[in-house]
Amino acid sequence: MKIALIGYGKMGKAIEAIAKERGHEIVLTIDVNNQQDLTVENLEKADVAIEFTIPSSALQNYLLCFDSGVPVVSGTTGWLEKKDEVLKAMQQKDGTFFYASNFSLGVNLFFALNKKLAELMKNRSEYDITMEEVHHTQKLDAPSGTAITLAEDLFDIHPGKTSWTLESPSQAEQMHIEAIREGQVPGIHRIKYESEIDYIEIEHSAKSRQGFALGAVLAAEFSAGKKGLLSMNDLLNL
Ligand SMILES: NC(=O)C1=CN([C@@H]2O[C@H](COP(=O)(O)OP(=O)(O)OC[C@H]3O[C@@H](n4cnc5c(N)ncnc54)[C@H](O)[C@@H]3O)[C@@H](O)[C@H]2O)C=CC1
Ligand SMILES: O=C(O)C1=N[C@H](C(=O)O)C[C@H](O)C1
Repeated sequence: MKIALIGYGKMGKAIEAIAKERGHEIVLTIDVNNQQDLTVENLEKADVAIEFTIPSSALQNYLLCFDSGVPVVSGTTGWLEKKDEVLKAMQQKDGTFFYASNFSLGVNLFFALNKKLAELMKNRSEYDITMEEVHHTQKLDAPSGTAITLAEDLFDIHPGKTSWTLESPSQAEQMHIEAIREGQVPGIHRIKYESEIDYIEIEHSAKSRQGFALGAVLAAEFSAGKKGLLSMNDLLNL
């Protein structure tokens, strides 16, 4: 495939390496130093765009991709308050948008484990639930997009929690998320159910960005010839 990279930071570089290993061609690389090159004309040279930038840039990048008719695979987090605007634009332009807060197979298995544990624990009110996420010190958003996905999936199943907070919970229905920023940590997520008697904890820890990058490239390959909103559930059939 011909790939346009929008965002050439830690993830853009990791994705470039895996894409080339899998025989793909990078036809456009965009970052803040050459944003003027991000045009519909240039995007049309690509079969797919892979976008990993910052929360404040994602929307404009998606809109340009929809205008170009090029499928966009994005992992950028921290923009979900604009989700309705993104989906409306995608529908109006008959676009293709593959979004995942986390592209790694391991985390998507962890998403499934989180839902199964929430089902097991939904009537065990003696256990309180907390979450922790740990990332490198360059991360701009908190909590992580992965943590928000885990929390929202849990709220859909477990009646005891309905919202999350980074602060100390003021109500029993609030779930505390501890967002820790430390060194160069690629990404750790923990969910703990604790009672007076014991606690049960599940954890996913990324050893590098390889899992995220491989998942994004597989998502790009999967998106070819498809329309609409796509997710890791479509790719992995979990
Ligand atoms: N969904 C997933 O599996 C994963 C998602 N992420 C998310 O991806 C995003 C990027 O992560 P990293 O690559 O680690 O960050 P990074 O800071 O290393 O790279 C982001 C790059 O985007 C560039 N950028 C900013 N605005 C831009 C614009 N308008 N057009 C083009 N480039 C622009 C920055 O200059 C920077 O080089 C974050 O939101 C992070 O949460 C990160 C890892 C995995
Ligand atoms: O910023 C990161 O690095 C990561 N961000 C994503 C998130 O916000 O969930 C995915 C992964 O945890 C790494």
